[in-house]
Amino acid sequence: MEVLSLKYWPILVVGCPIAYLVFGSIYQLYFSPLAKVPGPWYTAVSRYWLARVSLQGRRIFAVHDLHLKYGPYVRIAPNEVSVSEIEAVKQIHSSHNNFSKPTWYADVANGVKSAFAIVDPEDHKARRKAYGTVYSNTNMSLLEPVIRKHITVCVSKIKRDLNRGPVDILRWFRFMAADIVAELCYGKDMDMLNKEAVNPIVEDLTILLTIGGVRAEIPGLNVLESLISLIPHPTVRFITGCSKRIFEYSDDVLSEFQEKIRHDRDNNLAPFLFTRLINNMNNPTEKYRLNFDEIRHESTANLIAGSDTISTTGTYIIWAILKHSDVRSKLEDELKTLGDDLTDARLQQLPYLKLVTKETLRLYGAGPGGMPRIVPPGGWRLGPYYFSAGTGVSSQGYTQHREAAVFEDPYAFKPERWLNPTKEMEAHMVPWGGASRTCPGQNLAMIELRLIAATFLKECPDAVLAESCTDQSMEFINYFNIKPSGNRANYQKPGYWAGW
Ligand code: HEM
Repeated sequence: MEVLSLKYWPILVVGCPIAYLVFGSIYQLYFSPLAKVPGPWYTAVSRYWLARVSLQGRRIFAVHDLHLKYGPYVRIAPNEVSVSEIEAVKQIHSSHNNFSKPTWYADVANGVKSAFAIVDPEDHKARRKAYGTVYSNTNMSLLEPVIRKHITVCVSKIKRDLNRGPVDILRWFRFMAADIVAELCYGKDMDMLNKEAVNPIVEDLTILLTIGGVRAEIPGLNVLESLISLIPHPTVRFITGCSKRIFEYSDDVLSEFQEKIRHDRDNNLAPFLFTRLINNMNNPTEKYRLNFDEIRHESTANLIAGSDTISTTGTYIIWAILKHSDVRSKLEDELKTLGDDLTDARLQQLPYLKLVTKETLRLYGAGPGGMPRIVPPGGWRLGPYYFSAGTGVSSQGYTQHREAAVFEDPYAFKPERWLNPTKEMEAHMVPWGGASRTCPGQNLAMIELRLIAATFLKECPDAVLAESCTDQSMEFINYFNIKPSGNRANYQKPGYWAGW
């Protein structure tokens, strides 16, 4: 018996996917557990919209617009809801509630297996316990000389170049931030400020993260990647070899540093972020010790997490100060009270600098993105909705920091708003992420931001925005972190004329 005559095959081949799409869409729109959550129809039926805006670098803005239209709960994909109601956001990120990160983070991290990419909440807690006091303020103040050394060199080079014409401070801050965090993690900087050029390993990290970012949005891309990697072309080999080069590099520098620590009986070495972790590696009494491989992954992750974040927010703090002449002159007056003593301990005491940094983090913190999480087993009620286990829930700092009911004139840069902040304002500030996975590098970041602002204003008192540094070029785009869409931030001396 001919069960299916050949003439029916084309109907089946075309009809089955169409039926799947039609019935799948009807299910998502009317019967799915998320059907009651508001949002446009196209986000309910497919993940395409979210992937598209993410790959275009517009995710935070597109999701923000949906919140403005639909309210604090918006369905942004068939199985993902963006939440902006503060009580719900707190529950999602509480250390007690075990919302896990999705594997999306591991895809983004693209093989760098650090605290950032660990999905399971218990495994993550153990990893963060191993960090111990590594990032404490006390430890950070020991690292200040290393941080200050690079910031001083960076600003002196900017000052030198300002005599020649417009200077792109984003480029210089990228060199500086990578040099600082590399020296703190590996005991050896990236030699970028000295060579005034990007280190090939930093280029490799950019490639690695770009591939990871695309892979995280396009399921199944890894199959295509495996096929492409078989093509014997030098460019393909170069691109597919980047993670090997990164890991070989971290292996070498960390082994070198481990040796130096072993022979440093008189404690002559500059302090290092992970000295404690290296010393604990073979300590049987240390419950949460990490092995060499784990430290290697953490160092690489910190190099990534502590580079572009600082260069971006550092660039924006200078931009915001120079754009607002009243802010600039108040800050300059305040800094004058310190004379030449720009140590971080003194800078921490400056009230106006504190307001400026906080307002910069509200508008230009480098990580205002979605921070997706997964509802734990048993499901969870958030506001008016019950979400079953496995549902994706995300919350973006970009929206919380611009909540019009909380922040008056939310898009304006007004440091004075932090003079008497309300409880709601404080509760909405999440520049370092949510409680359970909060940024461990925040103390380090704060020292860097304070020193960048103070050193720049002191050394480059006549710097102004160049004509090419416009509101439009400084609008940011968002690929996990943010950066200026013009990919530069030019400054110059007043009256500089580029000629005809
Ligand atoms: C202005 C600078 C910085 C900002 C605005 C920032 C912001 C953030 C945010 C929002 C998160 C949470 C991401 C999420 O849950 O999806 C995060 C996590 C993280 N940050 Fe930062 N960060 C900055 C600088 C740094 C620095 C300097 C380091 C280290 C040297 C660092 C290391 C990390 C790590 C390792 C994580 C992952 C934490 C975990 O999941 O346990 N960050 N950061």
